[in-house]
Amino acid sequence: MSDQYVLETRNLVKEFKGFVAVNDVDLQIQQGHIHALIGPNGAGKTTVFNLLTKFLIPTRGQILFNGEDITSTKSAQIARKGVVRSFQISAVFPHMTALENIRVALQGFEGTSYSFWKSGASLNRLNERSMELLESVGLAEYANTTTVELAYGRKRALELATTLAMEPKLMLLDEPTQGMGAEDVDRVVELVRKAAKGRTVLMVEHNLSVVSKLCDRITVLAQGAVLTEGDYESVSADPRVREVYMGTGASGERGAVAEAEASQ
Ligand SMILES: Nc1ncnc2c1ncn2[C@@H]1O[C@H](COP(=O)(O)OP(=O)(O)OP(=O)(O)O)[C@@H](O)[C@H]1O
Repeated sequence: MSDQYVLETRNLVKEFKGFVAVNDVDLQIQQGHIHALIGPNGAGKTTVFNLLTKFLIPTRGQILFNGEDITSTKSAQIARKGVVRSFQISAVFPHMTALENIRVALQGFEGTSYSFWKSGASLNRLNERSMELLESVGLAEYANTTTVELAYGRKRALELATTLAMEPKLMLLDEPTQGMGAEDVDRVVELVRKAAKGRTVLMVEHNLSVVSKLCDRITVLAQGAVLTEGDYESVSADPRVREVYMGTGASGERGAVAEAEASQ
């Protein structure tokens, strides 16, 4: 039955010196969905992400990608299989141009030797593909701009393009709109929507308005465990979800459900 899911976790547990940060989490991410992982501060979202991308080793449980057990597969290998993480862990070099950054990402992905890339034809192919990727995130006119000079939202768009260079099947987005003003948030929502076509996306996102606009399905974590799961409508109407958000006392999240609703 697991074949219908791109990603699945079974009884996933992570303990830190006896503290249970992730408690028996069963996730099921359906092919083609944009799936959000939400929950108040300390709920275990980042830890789950780190388990999925092999930054952390689970204490117990299983992770399956397209039905294959990848619990013990290393980070670089799962990237090759198409599980790629973007955002937060910045993959861009500040003193390279946008185009150079994409080229480096493509070269890393192709893993081809320097001598191959030296040949004129392959360099042209690399440049063409780099420009396509820049265009896909609306950065074509910034190809020769040094990354450090790009506005914050554009840097994030560039990060997304370096992720797309790896041809992900499942994209893991860690707070794609973190630290952004409203205008950049809208731009990133559109970028993610576009980038998600033909792929599956799992995202951690604090901005529930973004979640409501983008996501097909939402898993709510609280105290390391799955509290509930469903579409935005059902999850936001669940009194237990309101309770955990209201109860956090975190200024960024207090009343977040209500705020997201107000912005609809
Ligand atoms: N390396 C670690 N050692 C010990 N405890 C940890 C470690 N990493 C996370 N924790 C604890 O695990 C719990 C879950 O943390 P996690 O960062 O996964 O939550 P989160 O939902 O991502 O929160 P936030 O929204 O604040 O980023 C927290 O109580 C945190 O203190």
